[in-house]
Amino acid sequence: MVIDLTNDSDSEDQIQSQLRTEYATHGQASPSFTLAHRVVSPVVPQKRKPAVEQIPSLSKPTRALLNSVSLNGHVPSHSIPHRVQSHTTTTHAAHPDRQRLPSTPSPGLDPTTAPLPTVVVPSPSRHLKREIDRARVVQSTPHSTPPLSGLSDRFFPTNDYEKRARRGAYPVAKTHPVDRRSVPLLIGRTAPVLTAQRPRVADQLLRALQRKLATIKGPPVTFAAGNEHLLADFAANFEFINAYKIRPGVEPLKEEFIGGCGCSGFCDPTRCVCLETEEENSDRKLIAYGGAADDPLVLVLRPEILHRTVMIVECGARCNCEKACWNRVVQRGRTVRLEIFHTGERGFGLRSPDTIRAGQFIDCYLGEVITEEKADIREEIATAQHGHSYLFGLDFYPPSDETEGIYVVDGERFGGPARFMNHSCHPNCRMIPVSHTPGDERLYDLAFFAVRDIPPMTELTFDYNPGARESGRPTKIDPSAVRCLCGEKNCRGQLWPNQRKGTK
Ligand SMILES: C[S@@+](CC[C@H](N)C(=O)[O-])C[C@H]1O[C@@H](n2cnc3c(N)ncnc32)[C@H](O)[C@@H]1O
Repeated sequence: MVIDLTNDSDSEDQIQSQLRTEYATHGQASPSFTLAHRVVSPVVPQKRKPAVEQIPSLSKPTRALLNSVSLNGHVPSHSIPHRVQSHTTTTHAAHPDRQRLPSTPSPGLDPTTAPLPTVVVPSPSRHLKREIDRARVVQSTPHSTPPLSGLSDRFFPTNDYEKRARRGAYPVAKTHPVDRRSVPLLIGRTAPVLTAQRPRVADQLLRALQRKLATIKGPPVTFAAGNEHLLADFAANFEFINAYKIRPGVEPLKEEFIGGCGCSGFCDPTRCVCLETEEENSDRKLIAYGGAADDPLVLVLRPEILHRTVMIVECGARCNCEKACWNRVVQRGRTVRLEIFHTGERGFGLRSPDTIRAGQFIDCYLGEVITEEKADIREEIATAQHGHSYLFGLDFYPPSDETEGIYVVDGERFGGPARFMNHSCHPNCRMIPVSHTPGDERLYDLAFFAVRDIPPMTELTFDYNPGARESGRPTKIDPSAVRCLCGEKNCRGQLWPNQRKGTK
């Protein structure tokens, strides 16, 4: 008898009716058959089960299939795991009669002697085939193979290559055993790494300052030897500049409004329109510079100008005269060397290793140019923080518009060496306003000139409040003002009443 489960021959009804006919022939009530495997399971010998259960990894459907295929051994060998097959063979050996049975016997009346129905099992689905194959792989794995851990060299041979590559890339140094008893213990000596040439902080700051000093244009500006330890605060918070830093709110006059002379070559003092007149209703031009007595090539401020409150107007970018014109002195820059040194109670000061002639230009006061409004805020902060003031008002001309205010130069964070000049009630320098942008009354240079010959290494000073001296009246001491420590006989006792230097 053939039970075809493959669906590719007779239908279920046909098979069932065929079976019924055959059972009827043998005079036995026909059992009811369906195509499901479990229908034939009642006749599956129980002893065959364990053979299937030896493969724990198999899923239910696979086991069901194996159960069914072990019924009579008529399952294609390729679809059965080896172990199952061999077991099946053993089973057949236990029932030699069955081996002799034709492949399609009819069921007998006696279940022990009657031939069992042959079941044609349908081809397993792709999923089942995969599971069977997997079971075969597990079975065929030799027993010596370590349990699968997910890191098998068999499936990931790169592991070995990687190990070898790593060994090549990072070769392990050959170790030489050290007899530690033979290593002398040197107490008191530091390891070389700790004594390596690492510059001290003070030296590093000095170098930082020297780098900054080197950025200043003109003859060298140095820092006095021996004062290095005082540099820490200073070098960290200050930058040297070579021109004003114009800040928001400050507007230099537009170029088209700036005047200039039409002189060719060197300016003619009688004609040059840049020169101011000596007095208001006079035609006499104010000639600011002349040759020094000992060297006519060195241009110095003429003595009559030195003690007057005037604005010097130099020829500028819009002038036709040559760059070497005698009326261009301040704009050509500093010609003397300078040195910053520590004065003691008055902080840092400025001096020159050169002899400076009376009337000789020294340097300009530089800094950030800010509005008066901002200067007021900065002044309050500076007074609260350290009491030093680096504000210098550009107030030579009163503002044309009251709301406009003046511009102020702040030399605290950015400045030139002149920012270190201290106050003296008997100064050797004077600040004179100098413009080379005729027409711009709000923005000009704050230029320092020597008022007498100054020997080398003498501190350079100027009067922070020249108006007080010129008025001739004794100064009313303001208890909140900074005390003057200039030590001169005519000392007024205070620097200025309102903390801010002015142009006049
Ligand atoms: C423009 S700074 C001069 C440089 C300053 N000594 C420094 O170390 O940066 C002005 C400040 O120097 C100090 N100073 C200048 N001349 C002084 C004097 N004659 N007496 C006392 N302090 C003075 C004041 O603190 C003043 O606010």
